Amino acid sequence: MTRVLVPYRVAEPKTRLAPVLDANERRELSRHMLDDVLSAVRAAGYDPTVLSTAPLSEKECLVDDRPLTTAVNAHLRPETAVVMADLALTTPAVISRLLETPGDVVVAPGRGGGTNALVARHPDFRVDYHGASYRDHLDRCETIGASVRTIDSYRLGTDIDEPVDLPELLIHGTGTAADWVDDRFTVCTDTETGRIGVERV
Ligand SMILES: Nc1nc2c(ncn2[C@@H]2O[C@H](COP(=O)(O)OP(=O)(O)OP(=O)(O)O)[C@@H](O)[C@H]2O)c(=O)[nH]1
Ligand SMILES: C[C@H](OP(=O)(O)O)C(=O)O
Repeated sequence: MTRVLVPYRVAEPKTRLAPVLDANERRELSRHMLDDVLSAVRAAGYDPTVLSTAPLSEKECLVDDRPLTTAVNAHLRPETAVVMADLALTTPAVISRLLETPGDVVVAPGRGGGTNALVARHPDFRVDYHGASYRDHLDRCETIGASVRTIDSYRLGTDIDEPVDLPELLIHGTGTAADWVDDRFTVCTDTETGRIGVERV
C-alpha cells in the first residue's frame, strides 16, 4: 500500500497569513487544516504519516526538523505519496483519484507554480520544493525517464497560503478549518474591483 506522508511545520506556521491572522490563530488554523487532510486520507482508505518538524500527539508521526525538501527526500521510497497539510479543501474522493492515477510520478500542481500533492513510484525521483516546483518536478521526471501524470484538480490545487485563499475556504470548504474561518470571517466584495475577500465578523 502507498505510504502517504503529510509534511507539517509546527513552528511559525502559515506566515503569509500574518496580515489577517495573529500567530496563535495561524497555529490553530494550521492544525485544523492538518486534521482535515488526515481525515480525508483516512476516509480514502490510507494510513497517513505526519512528517513533522516537532513531536505531535498523532500515532503515526515521523519527526524530522530538516528543511522540507531534505526531510521529504529522506523518507521517499517507492511508493510514497506526499500531500501537503494546508490542502483544506481536500476530499476523500480527490485523494483516491490522486492515489489511483497510474504513472511513475503523479503530480497535483498548486497555484503559483507549486506542487501540492504527488505520488512517487520511480526509485530515482526526488522532490525539490519551493519556487516553480511543479516545473522542476516535471524536469526531474524527464531526466530520469519517469512517466508523469498531472492531476487537474481545483481542490488539490488550492492550498491555503495567503489571505486571498480564505474566501475559497469559506465558499468551498466542508471541514473543521472552514468552520474555524467561518466563526471569524465572512466573504466580502470590494465595491471598486468587484473582487472578493474576507472581513472579520
Ligand atoms: N516537515 C516539514 N514540513 C514543512 C516545512 N515547511 C513547510 N512545511 C509544510 O509543507 C506544506 C507547505 O508549506 P508552505 O505552504 O510552503 O509553507 P507554510 O510553512 O505552510 O507557510 P508560509 O510560512 O506562509 O510559507 C505545509 O503543510 C507545511 O506545514 C518544513 O520545513 N518541514
Ligand atoms: C512547498 C511549496 O509550497 P508553496 O510555497 O508553493 O505553497 C511547493 O509547492 O513547492
